[in-house]
This record gives sequence, structure tokens and C-alpha cells, in this order.
Amino acid sequence: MIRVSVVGAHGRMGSNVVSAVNAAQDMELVHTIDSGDDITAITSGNTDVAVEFSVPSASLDNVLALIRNDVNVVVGTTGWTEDKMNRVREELVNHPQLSVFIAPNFAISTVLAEHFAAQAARYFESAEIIELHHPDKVDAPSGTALHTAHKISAARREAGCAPIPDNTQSDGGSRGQIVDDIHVHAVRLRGLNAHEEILFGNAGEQLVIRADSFDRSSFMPGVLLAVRHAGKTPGLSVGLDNYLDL
Ligand SMILES: NC(=O)C1=CN([C@@H]2O[C@H](COP(=O)(O)OP(=O)(O)OC[C@H]3O[C@@H](n4cnc5c(N)ncnc54)[C@H](OP(=O)(O)O)[C@@H]3O)[C@@H](O)[C@H]2O)C=CC1
Ligand SMILES: O=C(O)C1=N[C@H](C(=O)O)C[C@H](O)C1
Repeated sequence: MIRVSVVGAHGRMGSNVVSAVNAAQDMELVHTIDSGDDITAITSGNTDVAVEFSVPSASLDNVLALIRNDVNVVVGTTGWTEDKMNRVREELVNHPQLSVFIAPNFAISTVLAEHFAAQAARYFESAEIIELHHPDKVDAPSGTALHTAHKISAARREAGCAPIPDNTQSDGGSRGQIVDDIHVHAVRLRGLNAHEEILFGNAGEQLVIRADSFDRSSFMPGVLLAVRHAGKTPGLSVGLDNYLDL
């Protein structure tokens, strides 16, 4: 049995993870932790893998505390910068057997959309991203959109693409945030869950790649897959595509 603890367990994602772990034949739920609880209760003595879905401002400290207690971590929380990931890498030097896995998105539809977008990126003059989410989300743009923008940009750089054309002369904020040269637009609308559209354009043609997570159950197979991989590839890794034969 894989012993699993959940951080952010009462949240929208954490509560789904608790149910998914309870339903998995090969997993046993140990600790459930939220804000105000003592995360150091999660140790290698009681837990093989901690799943962390909290808030961007707390996630790094939670992950560092779990590493110090020799626990593998699967992270779904957003807000990961290169600086924060470097802190994790530093901490892992003293725990070389551990794995920390961060996934900007655990839904297969979105992981594939991002993969296909990276493949398409070099064939188009223009690329923009629209992400659409429920209005209770605290961060914008989404972690997924940031990750997708970086992947598209990397693919375009590698292919030597020309800069994306844009003759905007004045912008009151309506052109979105520029992330690694890609314009990213965020919509917050009651009724939505998590959605992403990647738009590519050439003269006379357009390709739209769209992924829709209508329900948080869409993230659970990816979370369980990551839990089952935990500890097998020591160090920090990012993205569910690491575990898919793409
Ligand atoms: N990677 C992916 O596939 C997905 C990622 N996400 C991301 O996951 C994160 C959580 O989203 P969501 O579940 O909707 O958010 P919620 O606000 O519903 O849940 C957050 C939970 O974290 C808890 N929490 C807050 N601070 C701490 C802390 N210091 N230590 C431990 N727990 C804490 C909260 O507890 P309390 O209420 O007591 O403060 C709450 O239970 C977000 O960053 C979101 O973007 C979401 C969906 C999919
Ligand atoms: O907050 C959410 O809901 C989601 N957050 C993640 C993100 O910011 O990319 C993943 C998914 O889009 C749902």
C-alpha cells in the first residue's frame, strides 16, 4: 500500500484527492492537513507521498517542510517560479533519494493540448492563449497558461521563428499579459471550471487547440499516476508529460 497524506485537504482539489485516494485499491490515506495544522506531523515514518494542493503563497514552505521530513511530494499548487524551484533543488541535495513532482495541470486533455501546441507553434506566425476559469481562483493567469506560453515560446525560439506580428499602438490592458513573448488572456466566469484555448494564426487560416476540464474529477487520474511514480525518479520534475509516452 502507498501511504498518502494530503495537504490542503479541505480545499476544492484536496477534497477530491482525499476521495480518489480512499477509492484507490493500492493507497491508504494517512494525514489530512490544512492551514493552521502542523505539517511536520507528516513524516517518512507514516507517509510515502504527500499530495500538496494549497495556495501559491504557502506551497514552497510546505514542500520544503515535507522534504526535510523525507517525504516524496506531488504538487498541484500554482505559483512556481524558477527561484522557488531552485530552493527545492537546493533542499533536495540533502535528500537525494526523494522526488518532488510539480504538475501545472493533471488533466490529460490539457497536457495533450499543451503538447500539441508546442508541436504546432513553429508553423504559425501568430500565437495567443486564452485561459478561462471559475471566479474563485486566486491567481491569474493560470499556472497552466504560463507553462503553455513558455513551451510555445521555447519551440518558436528553437525553430528560429520571427517575432509575432502586432501593430497595437495603444493598449489599456486589453492585450493581456505578455508571458515569454506570448499574449495570455484570463477570463473568470461563474459556471466555468478550468479551460484553455491556444490560438495559432497564419494569413487566411487559424488553428485553435482547446481543452476543457468540466469537473475536478478530470485531474484525479493524473494525480494518482504521479503518486504511483513518486520516488521512482529522484529530484525535481515538472509536468505530467514526463509520465506519458508522448
Ligand atoms: N495542477 C492541477 O491540475 C490543478 C491545480 N490547481 C491549483 O491547486 C491550488 C488549490 O486550488 P483549489 O483546491 O481550487 O483551492 P482551495 O482554495 O479550494 O483550497 C486550498 C486549500 O489549501 C488550504 N491551505 C491554505 N493555506 C495552507 C497552508 N499554509 N498549509 C496547508 N494548507 C493550506 C486551504 O485551507 P483553509 O481553507 O483552511 O485556508 C484550502 O483547504 C491552486 O493553486 C490551483 O490553481 C487546481 C486545480 C488543478
Ligand atoms: O485553480 C484552478 O482551478 C486551476 N488551477 C490550475 C492552473 O492555474 O493552471 C490548473 C487548472 O487550470 C485549474
